Amino acid sequence: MEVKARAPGKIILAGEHAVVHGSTAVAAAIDLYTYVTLHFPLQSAKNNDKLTLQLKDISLEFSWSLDRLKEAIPHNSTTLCPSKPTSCSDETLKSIAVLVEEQNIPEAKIWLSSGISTFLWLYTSILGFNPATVVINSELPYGSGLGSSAALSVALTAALLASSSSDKARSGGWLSLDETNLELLNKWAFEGEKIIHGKPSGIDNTVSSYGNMIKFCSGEITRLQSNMPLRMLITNTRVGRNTKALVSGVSERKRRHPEAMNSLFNAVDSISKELATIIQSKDETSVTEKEESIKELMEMNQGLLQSMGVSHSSIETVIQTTVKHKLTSKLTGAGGGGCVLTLLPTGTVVDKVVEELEASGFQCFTASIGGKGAQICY
Ligand SMILES: Nc1ncnc2c1ncn2[C@@H]1O[C@H](COP(=O)(O)OP(=O)(O)OP(=O)(O)O)[C@@H](O)[C@H]1O
Ligand SMILES: C[C@@](O)(CCO)CC(=O)[O-]
Ligand SMILES: [Mg+2]
Repeated sequence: MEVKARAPGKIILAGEHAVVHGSTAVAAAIDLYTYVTLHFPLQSAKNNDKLTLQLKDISLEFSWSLDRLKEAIPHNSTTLCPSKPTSCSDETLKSIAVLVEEQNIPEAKIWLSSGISTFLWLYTSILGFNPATVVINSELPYGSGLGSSAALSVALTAALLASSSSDKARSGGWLSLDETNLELLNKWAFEGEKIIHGKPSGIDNTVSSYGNMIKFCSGEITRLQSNMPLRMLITNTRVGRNTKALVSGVSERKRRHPEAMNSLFNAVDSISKELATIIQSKDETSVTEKEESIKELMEMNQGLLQSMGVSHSSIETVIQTTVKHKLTSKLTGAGGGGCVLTLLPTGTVVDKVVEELEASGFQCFTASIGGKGAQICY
């Protein structure tokens, strides 16, 4: 039997980091996906005593005997409960870390460890100790601000829940999930994100699960209906960074300067709310005026992110390059490198700015904004 799922990456239009501290943020799905396929062996097959993970796009494979998994991961064979998301305890996470270490991941790819821990936790919590080969393929750059970690958790959970469900109408095409299943998927995926991010707000797994565009504040989700064209250039600085470290850096700064940081978070909250209002507005304001307001809000948000300590010289270079072309940019996701968004007002020709950015070693692309969320295929 085979089950497939896919989940999109995302951009954060406003509010990253502040959203971890209770501010509003606005995010949208993009049309770059992480795909997960589960293959279950026949009882008679020779590999029916193993769990194998293949990361296709980076040509790596990891494998564990089911006996080794059962021995290492604390479990109670009678209480597997896919419909009740639970958190991974510190004790279980330590045991899983040992299982990951035993795989001798190449030093240059050691950043995969947290993703593989998430994989083991979600798999064994939802499907128990059953044999399978899990194939993962991602179109998203890893650790670049486009939500690769959330897309992994969401796509994997969607495939696992789909395979544990009794209701498998074979269709051959991509199917979206109903509200109840989306909510369950999102809760499990959040538990997966916690292993990778430490203290996630939940916005990344939520937008990857639900798709489209959302306003998010302390777990409250408002789906947004955009009433204007919104085009963004995405520039990958190719500077690697890690969301967990950046999020904890902001918390440290908040601990040192609580009042100042809370003022920054309040300002971000206002920016995100105003942005959401503009995007949804059906009033007479022209698209050009709306684009001007969005530009200003992005500029202010970037300034506040810089004050939180999450910008980077590569991000500043992208901003200065795009300013020369009268375009406005801000970092997206956790910052510290990674990807930068540049608003492309109606009629913008991007060739010259892309040429200049790519000449500096950056990678540019446009992605369609606000597409589908998680989907499954039998
Ligand atoms: N397809 C995948 N397979 C295995 N691990 C993955 C995969 N995608 C992401 N990861 C894990 O997620 C980590 C990157 O997550 P991180 O949150 O730092 O960046 P991001 O999600 O791409 O950006 P942001 O959180 O800013 O949107 C990787 O180091 C890896 O451990
Ligand atoms: C930096 C952050 O705000 C967004 C990462 O895409 C972290 C989070 O919200 O979990
Ligand atoms: Mg992430």
